[in-house]
This record gives sequence, structure tokens and C-alpha cells, in this order.
Amino acid sequence: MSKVGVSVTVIGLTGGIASGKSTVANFLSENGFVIVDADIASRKAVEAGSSGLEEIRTVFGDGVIQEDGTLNRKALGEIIFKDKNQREKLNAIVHPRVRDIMEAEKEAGLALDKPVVMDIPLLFENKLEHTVDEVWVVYVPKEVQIERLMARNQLSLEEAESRVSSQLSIEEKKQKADKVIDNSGSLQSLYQQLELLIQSYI
Ligand SMILES: CC(C)(COP(=O)(O)OP(=O)(O)OC[C@H]1O[C@@H](n2cnc3c(N)ncnc32)[C@H](O)[C@@H]1O)[C@@H](O)C(=O)NCCC(=O)NCCS
Ligand SMILES: Nc1ncnc2c1ncn2[C@@H]1O[C@H](COP(=O)(O)OP(=O)(O)OP(=O)(O)O)[C@@H](O)[C@H]1O
Repeated sequence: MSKVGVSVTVIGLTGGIASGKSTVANFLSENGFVIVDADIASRKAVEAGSSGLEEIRTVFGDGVIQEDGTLNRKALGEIIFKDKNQREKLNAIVHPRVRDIMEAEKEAGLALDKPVVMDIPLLFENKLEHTVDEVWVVYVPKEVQIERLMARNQLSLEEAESRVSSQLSIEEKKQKADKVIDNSGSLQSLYQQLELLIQSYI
């Protein structure tokens, strides 16, 4: 993997659902890092007219496609977050496409000689540690995660808990991290940690 000087150039950013990865990624983007976002790549992988979306239609039926030909994310989310079997079927369609899109974006970022951050919610679940130089985990306790998820996505407690349970626990992710970013406090406290953390990377 290419490196500039002694600094790490490919950082894997992960954490639990609604732990604050996008908030961290936005800050890093404003401070000279290139962000490659798996959630954005997963939207590209199933955009209207794509082979990915056609496979989803074949497996999950017309009920998950809207009248304008785009994916009904809410309907598909309701199916996959409560059923492991269905989730694995979706992952098998989307993940290989996401990896191709992200690999191309990573190479483009490295060509700019900037540190690249791969924002991958399922980095540990999909055993992608070896694809990055270092893993940063955005941590909040499970209760805070559920609270923020319910508020952001307007979900019931039950729906939020089922989404959180569809991933490896946040405590296990914290254990596996090279660096832990604690986002259980204020945004100001988050940004202070990040300012210190990024000093040796830019
Ligand atoms: C089911 C879908 C349509 C729901 O869309 P929605 O807009 O509600 O959620 P969004 O894509 O913004 O994802 C929000 C978060 O949910 C979690 N999540 C998404 N997919 C999964 C999954 N398959 N397994 C576990 N957690 C997931 C991630 O933490 C992600 O950051 C969508 O999440 C999807 O296509 N998922 C499959 C692709 C995937 O695994 N994406 C995650 C990174 S590759
Ligand atoms: N320190 C904080 N204090 C209060 N709210 C916060 C804080 N950090 C993030 N949030 C809010 O919590 C929610 C989750 O944050 P964010 O969207 O960055 O998480 P994420 O890990 O990217 O989520 P996902 O896994 O769903 O993609 C958002 O509504 C965000 O505005």
C-alpha cells in the first residue's frame, strides 16, 4: 500500500449505526482528507436502471421499487433489518459492486497524494481490516446510539434496536480499533479530539 512519508494514507473509519461516522467524515473532509463513503457507493450501486437494482427487483419483488424506477429504501430497510437471511441476500448483490466503486475512488484519492478515509459501516463484519492501514472507530454507548438513531430516522425503539442488532456490537468494534474516537459528548468535544488526532496525518 502506498504511503507518503511516515504517515498512514488509508484509514478505515467505522463504528455502529448512528455513532457519528458521517459527522467525523465531514470534519476530516474539511481538513484535507479524501473521503470514500460506503453508504454513498451503495446508493450508486443500485441507482435507477443499474444491474444491481434489477437484481434487487428479481430477489425482493416490485414492492421495493418506486413508481419512478428508484429503490424504495424504506421498504427494503423494513425487510432486511429484521431478517438475517434477507439481509445476506441483499449484501450479496450490493457489496461486490460497492467494493469496485470504492476501490476506484480510493485510487483516485491516493493519486492526489492525500490521506484517504474509507468510511465503511460494516468494515469488521466484512473482514476488511486488511484493506486499510489503520482502523478508527467512532464510539458511543449503545443507549446513545439508539437515542440518536431514533431521532435521526424517526424510528421506534424496537426498529432502532433491530438495526443496531444487525451489526457487530459497538463494544466489540471499540476493542478492535487502532484509534477510538469517543462521540458520546458534545460536537465540540468531538472536534477537539479530531483536531489532535489528525495532526500527524496532514
Ligand atoms: C437497506 C437500505 C436500502 C436502507 O437504506 P437507508 O437509506 O435507510 O439506510 P442507509 O443506506 O443510509 O444506511 C444507514 C446505515 O445502516 C447500516 N446498514 C446498511 N445496510 C446494512 C446491512 N446490510 N447490514 C447492517 N447494517 C447496515 C449502516 O450502518 C449504514 O450506515 C440500505 O441500507 C442498503 O442498501 N443496504 C445494503 C448495502 C449496505 O450494506 N450498506 C452498508 C455499507 S456497504
Ligand atoms: N456529538 C453529537 N451530539 C449530538 N448529536 C450528534 C453528535 N454526533 C452526531 N450526532 C447526530 O447523531 C446522528 C448520527 O450521526 P451520523 O449521521 O454522523 O452517524 P453515522 O455513524 O454516519 O450513521 P449511519 O451509520 O446511519 O450512516 C445524526 O443525526 C447526527 O447529527
